[in-house]
Amino acid sequence: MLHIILNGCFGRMGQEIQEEINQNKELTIVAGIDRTQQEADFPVYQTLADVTEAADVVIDFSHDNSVATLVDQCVQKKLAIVIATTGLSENTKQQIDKASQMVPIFYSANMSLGVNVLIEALQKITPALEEDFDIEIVEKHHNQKKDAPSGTALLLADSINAAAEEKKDYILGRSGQENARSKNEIGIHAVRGGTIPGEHAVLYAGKDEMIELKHTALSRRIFANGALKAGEFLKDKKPGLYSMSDLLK
Ligand SMILES: NC(=O)C1=CN([C@@H]2O[C@H](COP(=O)(O)OP(=O)(O)OC[C@H]3O[C@@H](n4cnc5c(N)ncnc54)[C@H](OP(=O)(O)O)[C@@H]3O)[C@@H](O)[C@H]2O)C=CC1
Ligand SMILES: O=C(O)C1=N[C@H](C(=O)O)C[C@H](O)C1
Repeated sequence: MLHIILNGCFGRMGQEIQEEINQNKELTIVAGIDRTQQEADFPVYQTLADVTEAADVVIDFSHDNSVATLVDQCVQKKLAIVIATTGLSENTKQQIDKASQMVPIFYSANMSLGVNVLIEALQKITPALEEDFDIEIVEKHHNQKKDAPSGTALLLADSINAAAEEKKDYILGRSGQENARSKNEIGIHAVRGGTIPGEHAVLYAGKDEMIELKHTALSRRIFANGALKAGEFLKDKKPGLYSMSDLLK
């Protein structure tokens, strides 16, 4: 049985995780954390410091504002943590790196299998295309998403860059009348509307030909499943910073 503390328990992903856990007898939420208090099937607290229940892992889908403190408290309580929140500040990222020397931490901007297989495909094709093709990423999400561009778009760009011989700058959106595209950039474009759970398309545009690879999330369940698998993966792991590539090995 995996005992879980859920941070951001009343958010969209918090609710999705609750639904998934309700269908799995091997998983249980021992406590929730959120900044607003509502009724739930488990005790709810405002910070991890207040939680009295024992747990195997904390799962976090919240906001950058809450992550650095949460990670500190995981170190104090010697708790493993799965962090899925995107839009993290440099300060929070440094905090995560430091804390991962003391507790196991799993971080991924996208918990789906599909996006992580897409990353492998991008890393395979980029070396053959980078000389002659321009690379652009277009991501689409629901109208309530706070961070832009998405964490996944940045992860895809980082993965392309890691495979590319010549490192590329990121251009976040484009406007103006003077500057044509330079060869050495990846354009990243964020679209927001309706209830789109998440779509990421990577375009390689060359002379007279284009290749487009696209991942579409049809629901949030894929992210909930991935985060819960990551929680199980962390059980009994040594301190360290783990990612989807470790889980999929
Ligand atoms: N890695 C992945 O696969 C995925 C990552 N995400 C990421 O997860 C995060 C959450 O997404 P989503 O559930 O849609 O967002 P929501 O805004 O619906 O949920 C976030 C929850 O966290 C709460 N929260 C915000 N700030 C704090 C704080 N300082 N302390 C405690 N709780 C806080 C919010 O409260 P309030 O409502 O009061 O603001 C809300 O209940 C985002 O960063 C998103 O990009 C989402 C899907 C997949
Ligand atoms: O906020 C969301 O909804 C999502 N956020 C993640 C991101 O920023 O990449 C992952 C997924 O696309 C859904």
